[in-house]
Amino acid sequence: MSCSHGCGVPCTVRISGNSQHDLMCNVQIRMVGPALTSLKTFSRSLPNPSGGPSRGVGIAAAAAAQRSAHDRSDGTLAETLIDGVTQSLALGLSAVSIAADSLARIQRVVAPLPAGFPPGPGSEVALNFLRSPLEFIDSLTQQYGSTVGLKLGGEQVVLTGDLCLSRQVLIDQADVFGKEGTAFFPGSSLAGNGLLVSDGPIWQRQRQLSNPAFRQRAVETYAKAMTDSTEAMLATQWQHSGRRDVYKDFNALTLQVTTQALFGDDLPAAEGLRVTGAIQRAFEYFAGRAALGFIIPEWLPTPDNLQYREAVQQLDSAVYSIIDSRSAKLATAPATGARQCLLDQLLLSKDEQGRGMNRRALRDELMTLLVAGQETSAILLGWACAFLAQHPEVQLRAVEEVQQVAAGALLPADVNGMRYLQAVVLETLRLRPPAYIVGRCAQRPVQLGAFSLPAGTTVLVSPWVLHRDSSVWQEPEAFKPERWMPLLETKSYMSEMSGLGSNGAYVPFGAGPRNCIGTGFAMMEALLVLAAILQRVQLRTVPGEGFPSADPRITLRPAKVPLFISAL
Ligand code: HEM
Repeated sequence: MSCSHGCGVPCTVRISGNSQHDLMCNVQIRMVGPALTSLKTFSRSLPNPSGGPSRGVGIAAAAAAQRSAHDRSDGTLAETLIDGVTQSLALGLSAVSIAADSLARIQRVVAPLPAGFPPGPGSEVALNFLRSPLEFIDSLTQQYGSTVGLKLGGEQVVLTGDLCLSRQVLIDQADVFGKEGTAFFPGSSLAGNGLLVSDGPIWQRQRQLSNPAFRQRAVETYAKAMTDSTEAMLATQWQHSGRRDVYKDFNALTLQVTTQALFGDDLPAAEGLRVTGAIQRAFEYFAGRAALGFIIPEWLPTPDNLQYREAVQQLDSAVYSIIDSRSAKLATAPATGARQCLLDQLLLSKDEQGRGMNRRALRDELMTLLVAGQETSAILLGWACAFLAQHPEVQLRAVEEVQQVAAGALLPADVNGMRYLQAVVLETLRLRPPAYIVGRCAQRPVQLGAFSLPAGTTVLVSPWVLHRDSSVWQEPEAFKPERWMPLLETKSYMSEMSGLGSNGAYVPFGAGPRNCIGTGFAMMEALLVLAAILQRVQLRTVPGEGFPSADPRITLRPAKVPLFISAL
């Protein structure tokens, strides 16, 4: 017997004429409904959170506290006072909003998918998704096509790898498909309200102020951090032949590159160690949360959360002291050209009114750049080396090219002459896009192609699916850097990063206004690091080890990349 209330749950047990289900529905509609509405209204009246495991309601109060301090404060004392008061309020408010969140979630889990939604499995599929995201995405698209309607963790979700619909979401209607309200968002006190999660005018201003730090000229000044750190790795850990998990090494390397590019190389050694130590601890925790799909709110005082909070506090104190000493230094002796680190660029950037970022905004952006730029780059390097080792003929051709272009120390301009290596990187990003899904939320009811989506629908655009579309890619599963060569004969590799690429199905760095601000940085880093490695080292597969398996969480990381390295 099916429900007459439209909640979609089959009724089985009858109690004196009424089914138990009728009873539950009545309780839900008569009592929970109004309570839910008022709690939801209350939650909505709070400033919108910067993200969270569900629609973010669970951490609304904490994030609201954070944001109100962020928006209003200019100085340390004001920030501290506002933080203190708002954080105490936050704990109380969070309990209320998490209750609202749970009720809303239960209601959404039992509700059917809206009419007009794309076809897909009708029941909740969060477990299948968490267990094996790539296989699950593949099986869904095989069964239902490139656009699928889902119920995921109680959220109404559309997954798409359709060329036109992806373009609509990321570019043509970027104003309708915003970040605000997106489900499964890795919001965290670590990255605060930085570029990755903020929206609307705050995002717009921060992006405008951050753009100069990522122009090509600026990126070239960070190249020294990339080549120096790689040299150091080659001269120490990679000095001797042997088997290594190169993915582990690349995580340390990209952390070194990012901190050095952000803060400059005159950071006192002790300060540098303090920062990297705190980042590593915070990142470990962050990865643990990601593995659980961010279901445990960050503000709950679990042992993990308390340790994490301590790591973030240590990181904050180190970063604030770097910000202060760097701005004092800039005031007396302005750094120029190659001496400027990314923090200098951010400190010097001003809006039309001549105002820059306040300390909190600076801190949030620096942390966001660490979060967004470190792991993704390590993932790209890990997969690229795995492909190079698996395809010795590709590696040989890349080595010959690198030796031809630069026999000695590498300069940023050298990468322009390494077209085959560029093709290797583009092909790696196609087959193993570190960001394999990117999320948006419909800010109002909207027509997505033939489908009608209610406001609040989360849309997950999948580079993983787009990059394997057999209508645009020949032999989509094959690693073939050659496929890129005709394009690279006439265009720069960066041209592939505009729009959805030249064939409309290539988005490793996203697309539209919210595309990756660090694209040029990441490409320069990958090319310089790989070129330096290929100048000196041969990469081989380890007998008995297959191609590295993926361990997809928020990003498409390899579980490990064991390779045999030996001097050329
Ligand atoms: C291989 C390396 C990288 C990949 C694959 C990658 C991928 C992406 C993607 C797909 C997005 C868009 C997300 C969305 O649409 O929701 C993004 C955004 C972003 N990335 Fe990257 N990224 C990489 C490296 C970096 C680096 C090195 C930095 C900084 C140093 C960085 C900073 C950011 C920031 C701040 C955003 C948010 C931009 C905004 O919304 O305005 N990324 N990245």
